[in-house]
This record gives sequence, C-alpha cells and structure tokens, in this order.
Amino acid sequence: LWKVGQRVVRPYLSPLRNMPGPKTSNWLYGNLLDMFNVESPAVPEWMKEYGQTFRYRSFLNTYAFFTMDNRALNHVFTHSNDYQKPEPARYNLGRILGKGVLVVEGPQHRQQRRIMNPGFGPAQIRDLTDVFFEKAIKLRDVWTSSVIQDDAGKPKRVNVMPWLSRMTLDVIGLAGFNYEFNALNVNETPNELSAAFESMVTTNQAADKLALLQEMFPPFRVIPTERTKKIDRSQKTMGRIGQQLLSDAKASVIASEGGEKVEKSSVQGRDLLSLLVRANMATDIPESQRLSDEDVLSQVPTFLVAGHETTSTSTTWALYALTLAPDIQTKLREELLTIGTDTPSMDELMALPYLDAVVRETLRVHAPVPAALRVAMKDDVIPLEIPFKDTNGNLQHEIRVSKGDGIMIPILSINRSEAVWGADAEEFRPERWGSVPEAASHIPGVWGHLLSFLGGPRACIGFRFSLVEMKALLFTLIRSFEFELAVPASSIGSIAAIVQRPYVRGEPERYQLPLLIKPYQRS
Ligand code: HEM
Repeated sequence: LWKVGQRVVRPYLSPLRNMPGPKTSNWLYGNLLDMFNVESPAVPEWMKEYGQTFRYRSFLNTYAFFTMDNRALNHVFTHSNDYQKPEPARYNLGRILGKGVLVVEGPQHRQQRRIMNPGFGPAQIRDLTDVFFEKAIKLRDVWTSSVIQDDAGKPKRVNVMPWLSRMTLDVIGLAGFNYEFNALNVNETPNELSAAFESMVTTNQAADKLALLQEMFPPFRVIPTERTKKIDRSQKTMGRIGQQLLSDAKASVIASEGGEKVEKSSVQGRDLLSLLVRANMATDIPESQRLSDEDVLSQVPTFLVAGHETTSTSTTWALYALTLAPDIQTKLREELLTIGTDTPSMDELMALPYLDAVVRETLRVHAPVPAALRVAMKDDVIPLEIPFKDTNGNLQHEIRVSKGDGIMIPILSINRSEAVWGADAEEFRPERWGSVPEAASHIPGVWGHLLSFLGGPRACIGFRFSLVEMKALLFTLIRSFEFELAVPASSIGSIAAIVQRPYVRGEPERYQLPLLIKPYQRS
C-alpha cells in the first residue's frame, strides 16, 4: 500500500511536471501507447513540438523524460548507480537470467564486470573468429544445398530471420560455453538446452494480466501462474546443463594450468565461460571478490539472451539495407572478393574498409536495441548541453529529477539525429563514414560515435564479439549470394520489443524478412 501510495503521489511532486511535454492520454499507461504505436509512433512529432528534451508520462502516469542531450546522457551513464534499470524490467529479466550481469546493479555489477571484462577483449575475440566462420560457412552451405531454390532451380522466398538466429545461437553456444546447439542441423530435433531456453523466452507475458501485476507490484509475485511454472521447469533444465558446462570449464582451466594441452579441435578453454572461470580463479582476485558458482552460472542464459538475437537482428537489417541499395551490395561484394580465402583472420576481416562502413551504417540506422530505460534512484540535478524552456517560460540549464522519475535513452533517434549526421541522417549511406562529422565525436557511446551499444559502465560488454561475428557472416554471405527483397519495400515495417525487428505489413507472421537469394556466379 505504501508503494501504491507513493506511485499515486509522485506525479504531484516530481520537478519534471514543469518540463514541457505531451498531455497524458491514458490513466494506466500514460503516454506509452502513443510512443509504442507501431504505425505512427508519437515521438517524432513530440520532438518537433518540444525539442530534444521533454517529459512524458509512463506507467500509472509517473513522470519520465526523453533526452538526446549528450551532457545529460553522459551524466546518466557515468552515474550508473544513481540511474538503474527499472525494477519491473529487472524482475522480469531476473526470472530468466538469475543474477547475471545484465540484471544486477551496484557493487555486485562492478564485481561481475571486473571479472568478465577480460574475456571480451580483442585477443580473446580473435581466438573465437574461427567459430564465427565455421558457423557462417555452415549457414551458407545449408542455404545452397536445400533452402534457397525450388525443385526447378528458381529462387524461392526465404525468411532469413530464423536462419540468422539459428546461426548466432550456434555461435553463442560454442563461443559462449562450448556447447553445440546444432540449431543449423535442421533435420535434428532441438536439443534439451535449446528447447528449455526457447520455452522460457516465449512465455507470453503480454497475454497474462497477472504477469503484468506481478511485474509492477511485488506482493503479487508469490502467486504461481502457468508462466512462472513453465519458467521454473525450464530453469531446472538450464541449471542442470549449466552446472555440467561449469564443471567442464573448471576442468579445462585446471588442465591447461597444469600444462596439459586442451584439444585443438575444441573451443574449450577459449569460450567465454572458461575465460570467466579462469579470471575468477586468478590469484590477484581476493577471495571476497570472487563470483559464486550461482553468479557464474547466471551468465550462461545471460550470454544467450544478450548475445544471440541482437547480432542476428542487426545482420538481418544489414541484408535488408543491401537489398534496397544494389550498388552498395555490389561494391561490398567486390571488396570482399579481393580476399583469397573463405576464412580470413580477424585482423584481415577488420581491415576491410567498406565492410566496416556497411556494419557501422547498419548499426547506426537500424540499431537493434532502439532505446534503453533508466530510473533515478535519488533526487538529482542533471546538467544539460542545450537548455530547454520550462512551462513557465524560464530557460533551464539542468534537469531536476526526483527519486523514481524515469529516463528514456532514445538510442535510435540519437543515431539518426540530423543535427549530428546532416539532412540525410535517415538514409543508409556507408560512404558517410569516410568523414565523420565533428558533432558525432561528442556522443557518449562506447563504440563508433553511436549509442547502439550504449555507454558508460553498463555499455554492452559483447560489442567486439558481435562486430566480428557480424562481419564474418556478411563476408561469407555476400561473397556467395545476391540478395533481393521478395516483397515490395513499402510493405516492410519494424516492431520494437526490446529488440527492433522487421515484419511484413498485412501478413500474419510476426517477425520476418522475406528475401530471394541467388548463388553469386564469380566470373
Ligand atoms: C549487434 C549486437 C548487439 C547490440 C546492438 C547490443 C546492445 C546492447 C545494449 C544497448 C546494451 C545495454 C542495455 C541496457 O543497459 O539497457 C547491452 C548490454 C549487454 N550486452 Fe549487448 N549487444 C549486442 C551483442 C552482444 C553480444 C554478442 C553479447 C555477448 C556475447 C552481449 C552481451 C551484453 C551484456 C552481458 C550486456 C549487459 C552489460 C552490463 O549491464 O554490464 N551483447 N548490449
């Protein structure tokens, strides 16, 4: 009751009530339904009317604000303890991931990042490059042998999304924790871990009103539902398999420490879980700083959730962009065909300038995670680069927030900002990376003058991993195939549900990118 009371009273006390912004349109959802309206999202209109910093109403009409201001965002990123992920989102993720690095906050997060960071460094990702190519080549071969042509040898419509998703699942299994999902072996039934994970992430929370109440109001969380029971069952399976993977990783670390050679054909010892186990056993980490087995195990589903659909979705968008711009597709193919092998090293791959520009431009225009949310954990004053005029007509050089106010970090709007990238900011034009505008260097993102991987201590830990994986995929596919859209470009839209995916207007299948894929005949 105290919490409900706080929620009711908060809107009358927040300093954000004097910031300009739209009127609330729903007593329960505030402005959220307008913001997430797929066909006509309200944010672009609000940006025209109120500028780059404005307030809106969130769930139960609590106050939140939207800002594209670099200084304000930098403040939010660097004070990650004071601006945490919303508790309902952490509860939801935590049901699936346990206490993984994506969910925990404060000292626990610092401790986990400290031990995990080394596993994601350039040298470690270099060691995983052959896994990226092995699976990219497997996808190429499955497509060539049985997927892209009908019996008469004509290209048939292929929804590339699930294929790319199978490829990245296989990669994160092997590179993440030395586990073979075999998702690209389409004739085999999904293995146990894959089925448990699938069952967990596809539980339909939206259809379950009690689930929404449980998310928003903790006392309801003690009530078991079909959804919670399903998650519990899957968690048991994942826990059992995870325990086995952890024991294997420990054994491999001990074997390699003892000078025993780890089998060359296996990734064991190089996978993220083994690196994490090794870092956790390092002698310079005091006993009190080490992760418990439970914390280490939570990283297995964390890698699956964070590192699988994000990379497959961005590669899907890259193929989409290349079908709309055949000249760019041809130019990219020409560059890729200058390499004389199907399996270049990471350094050779990363040195290809046009591939790099295409990947950057994809992650700019089609950032798979379009926005992030944070909540102020205390009253605070956030400095601004560009002031805003409050509802009383006074110029404000800072934003005053009270504990509980929300913040929307509009990753995609910032990536596509005309103020930064010029009048053609919405266009996919890889050539722009030949001369990056000065304004882009002020964006507080961890990579590439973009916010696609966010910034600060909570930035994406796996950005190098995903860049090399995406490049290996594009390298392999663009050299081997020509891609065309199988439907008119105007029928493709995008739906954002944490990750932003394409769909075809008027067709029942929820997420898809239907393409025609032809083998490329080298002259
Ligand atoms: C194109 C691919 C990817 C994109 C666009 C992406 C984007 C992001 C973003 C925006 C966040 C911050 C979310 C938030 O705090 O609200 C994040 C966090 C994270 N990502 Fe990624 N990611 C990608 C690939 C990966 C991969 C391949 C891995 C692992 C192998 C990974 C692991 C993580 C983890 C563990 C976090 C949580 C970090 C923390 O809170 O300290 N990501 N990612």
